Amino acid sequence: MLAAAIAVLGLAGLVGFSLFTGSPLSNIPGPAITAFTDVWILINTYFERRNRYIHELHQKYGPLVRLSPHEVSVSDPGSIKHIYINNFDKSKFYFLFDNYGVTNAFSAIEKKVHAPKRRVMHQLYSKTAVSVPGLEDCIRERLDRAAYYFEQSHKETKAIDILQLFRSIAMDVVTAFQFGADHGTDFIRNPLERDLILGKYRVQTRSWFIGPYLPSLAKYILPKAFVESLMFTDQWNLDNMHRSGFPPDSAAKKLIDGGFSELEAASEIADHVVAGHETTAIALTYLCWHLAKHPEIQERLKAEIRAVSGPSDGQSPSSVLPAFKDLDRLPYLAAVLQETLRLYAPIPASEPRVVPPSGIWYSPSSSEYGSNESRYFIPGGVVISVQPWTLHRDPSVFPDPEMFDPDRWIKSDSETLHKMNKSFMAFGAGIRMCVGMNLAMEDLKFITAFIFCKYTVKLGAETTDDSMYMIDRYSTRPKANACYIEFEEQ
Ligand code: HEM
Repeated sequence: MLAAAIAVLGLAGLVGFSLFTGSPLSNIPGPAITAFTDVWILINTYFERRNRYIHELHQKYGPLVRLSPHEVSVSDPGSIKHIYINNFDKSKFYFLFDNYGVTNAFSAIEKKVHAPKRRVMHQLYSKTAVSVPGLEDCIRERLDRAAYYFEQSHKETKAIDILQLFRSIAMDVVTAFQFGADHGTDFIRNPLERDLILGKYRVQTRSWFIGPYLPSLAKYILPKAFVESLMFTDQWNLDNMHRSGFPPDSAAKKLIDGGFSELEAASEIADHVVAGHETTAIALTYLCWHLAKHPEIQERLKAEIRAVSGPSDGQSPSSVLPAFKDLDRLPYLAAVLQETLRLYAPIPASEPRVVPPSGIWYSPSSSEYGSNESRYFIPGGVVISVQPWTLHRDPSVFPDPEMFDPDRWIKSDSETLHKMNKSFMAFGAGIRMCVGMNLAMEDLKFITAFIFCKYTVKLGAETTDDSMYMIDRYSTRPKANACYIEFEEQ
């Protein structure tokens, strides 16, 4: 109650301040109230409507909309180049992702802080670095452990919670990458430890985003359980890193060798452990759920994967799968994943950046920046963003955008394909785009192939369109925080 009262006062203070100072963005399209106050966008964020609210604004006002006196959203692919390829600094929103009070590559605001971190990380996660037999073996080994759950589901004709299972597999892979193959978690085989740690990661609050906006009030507003869970997972990561002893195959050792201090390495790793398990699990969950509802897509995927699979060696269930380089060539598998990441982007929300001090001119009609015809001036310091949620639903780029259609990535002509790729932002864009993308894609392809080379997936009775409603946050998940799927050997 007290927290709510303080929040309201804080918000009211912001309204007053904005009314007093007026808005430099008053000529930009958007609801009148947003010219004066941040409150409306903060309320929509608090009530978990931000992505859908911004989407509605774009449908109503066009590709440029004002979200507050200090923030705009743009929704045309040209803006990706201008904002993200040109690498505008990040906004203070990313302070939320500091760990141990220490900046990491994800949370770094300024280019000059980010660049040296990214250089080291690029070497860790490049396609060549993740295409090593060691990582492939590591993923196969985790799949062999997970095989038990799929088999049980089949034998008992019982639906299981795949969200928690995929989180376990992805966590066991990403922690092996961070701490060394012999020092990662074993959540797949230890459900008690899994539920304890993943439970801490899942403690949620609607006011999670408030820190950078109301720093002095955050400690009164954020629930104790939320703050404690952050401290718990931070400590858990630090302990894992120290316990591992920095073996040569660990990211931790490579970061230290790359000039990171121990706390900088820990801040980085804590971020990658979250980024690396939740996003991957969310994508896989929506993929299986969607395919359970669409057997025709499932049949095509099964046929493609089974055509390149071989007999099992009798020891390891994953031995049926070909080498990753062969999975990586399968067009329908790639298209199903691309379509999953388009429609169910695990990070569907705005990726906020800051307009450089000189400001920019923008013309929504031509989607051009800096031309003489430009109609709107956006001053330096204004927060500007594109959200994949909207970009991925643009009917002029993705006809019938709500339809899950893998063929759009296979059958479109080269010009259309080029347009679609330019509008695809599931991993972000520019130099700040997801550094873990190659690892994520290897995980996604292996796990998907492993499932569909042996099983048909069916919807569990507990799982409905409502339970799978995508929570509207920076990163999403199903409303029920679970997804029940039955695996039938077929
Ligand atoms: C399906 C899986 C994944 C998705 C959809 C995803 C998505 C994204 C997106 C959208 C961004 C940019 C966010 C922004 O600018 O606001 C990002 C950045 C990042 N991601 Fe991922 N990610 C995935 C997996 C991973 C994995 C497996 C790792 C590491 C193990 C990882 C580590 C990072 C890091 C470190 C950044 C910041 C990069 C930088 O600023 O240089 N992600 N990711």
